[in-house]
Amino acid sequence: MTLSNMLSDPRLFRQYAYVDGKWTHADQGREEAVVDPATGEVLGHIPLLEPAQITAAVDAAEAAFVHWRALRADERCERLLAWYDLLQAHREDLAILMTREQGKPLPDARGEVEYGASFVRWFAEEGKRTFGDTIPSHIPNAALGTLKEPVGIAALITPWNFPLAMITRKAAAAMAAGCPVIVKPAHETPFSALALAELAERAGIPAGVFNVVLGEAAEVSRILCDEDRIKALSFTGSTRVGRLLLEQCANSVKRVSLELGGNAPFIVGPDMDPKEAAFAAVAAKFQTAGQDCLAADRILVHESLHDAFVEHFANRMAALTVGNGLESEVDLGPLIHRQAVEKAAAIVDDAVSKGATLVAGDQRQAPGENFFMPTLLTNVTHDMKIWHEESFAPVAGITAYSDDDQVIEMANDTEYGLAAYVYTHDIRRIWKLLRALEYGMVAVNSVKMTGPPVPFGGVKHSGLGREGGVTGIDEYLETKYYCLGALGSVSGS
Ligand SMILES: NC(=O)c1ccc[n+]([C@@H]2O[C@H](COP(=O)([O-])OP(=O)(O)OC[C@H]3O[C@@H](n4cnc5c(N)ncnc54)[C@H](O)[C@@H]3O)[C@@H](O)[C@H]2O)c1
Ligand SMILES: N[C@@H](CC=O)C(=O)O
Repeated sequence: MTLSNMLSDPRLFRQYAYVDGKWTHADQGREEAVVDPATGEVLGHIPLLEPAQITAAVDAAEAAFVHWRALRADERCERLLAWYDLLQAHREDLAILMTREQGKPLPDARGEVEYGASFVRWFAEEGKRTFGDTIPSHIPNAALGTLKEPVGIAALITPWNFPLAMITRKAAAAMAAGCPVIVKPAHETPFSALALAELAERAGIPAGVFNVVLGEAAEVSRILCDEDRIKALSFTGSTRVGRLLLEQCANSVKRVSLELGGNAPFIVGPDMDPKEAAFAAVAAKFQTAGQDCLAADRILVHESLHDAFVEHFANRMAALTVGNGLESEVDLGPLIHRQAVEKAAAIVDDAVSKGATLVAGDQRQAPGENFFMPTLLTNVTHDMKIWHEESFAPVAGITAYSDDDQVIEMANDTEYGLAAYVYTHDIRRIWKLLRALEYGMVAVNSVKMTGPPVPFGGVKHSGLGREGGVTGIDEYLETKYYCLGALGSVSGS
């Protein structure tokens, strides 16, 4: 069935860019097909804008900034809440769009719409709390303080694995702060971004405040990074591309926020029930078919319960259903494209060639060319690719350890530092690991860790800055210090 026929509101399916409140074709007619990763069916086409059209988006955002920043915070809040209400009202259509372009199972897509919308509501409210400070003055007869002001136009470059929430977590923060945004979504998943634009327009977000540009990724990103009028760049994606963009932003000296790759350790203490821990590890590994920056990539299990853990993990994994995300009962959809499948296979081959044991994972069962069957490797060691690279696939690697110091060293043995999981009920061990793990986020006895109130982000090569929470809006604010001098006698100054 065509995508628009599946939607109760077909106008949410847009095959244009969205610039200055207008649906925009490519000037030179260049376009690209967007494919359903589960079936290979072409869902639609998107325009590849010319460089001048990207610059036109900056012109539009520049013009919009004047009025958007001048609104009161509560006026911006109302428009963002209207956007939130529309996201909720259209959540089923948004979930269908997402499952078709990204592949994740429909219940997960519904969850992401809910998750993405929650950032809009959160930042709508946070925009009213961008307080400055009063500073006790060291200068006679002066009043000192700070104001928070919007940084200016923000460029937002986002990945395909969470096509809606990775946009709203940035855009809502920027817009609440008074900044117009130019979104460059991943070319694999543009339709969620364009549906967001359609709903932003209906919510009364003025033209030029929320723009979606599409084009050749390296070319568009280069223009956005070089552009002096863009004051902030927020990127979510791979560490490789993040590094490139950081370099490209050097000339224009912009504010750069980076949410990059993860390679999460999942540590199971000796006191744990192996079944409980194994079920949690399966949940932490296989969401979005392993294509999640929080995926439990290196599962480190105390040697005393290793064998029992592996058995429970393998049984739980065997119960996962792989298939088209539109079908009910499917747990894992396809990978995003064929190259991702090839990368997963190469990671498994590399591990096996270096001594890992392939416990389960028969690719002959895959229901289509973009699917990868859940795979379990044991005896994983640090010379293997699976140890150091994000597999971004449903490949789980288990390693036994003998004591806390060893597991800390193993867990930190990576360039990444996004998230870590710890399963133990021993409070001393919890505290020791919590402090020693070089990660931006540590979840203890919980697979779920994210949400609007949370400062999401990593250390080391996993990124710069934090999104969400009470500090997420700061990425889009400048602090202006003021000194009001010669006031006469100011008591208490
Ligand atoms: N830390 C987080 O919050 C978080 C969240 C989601 C995904 N991720 C990471 O994202 C990665 C997966 O996403 P991906 O494959 O879309 O990442 P990616 O880096 O390939 O692409 C991300 C974005 O950058 C663009 N891009 C790609 N190549 C480019 C280039 N040469 N120059 C400029 N722009 C370019 C893409 O079109 C896309 O919009 C994983 O590493 C994952 O861990 C991190
Ligand atoms: N699951 C993450 C996205 C990473 O890929 C999130 O919650 O932000």
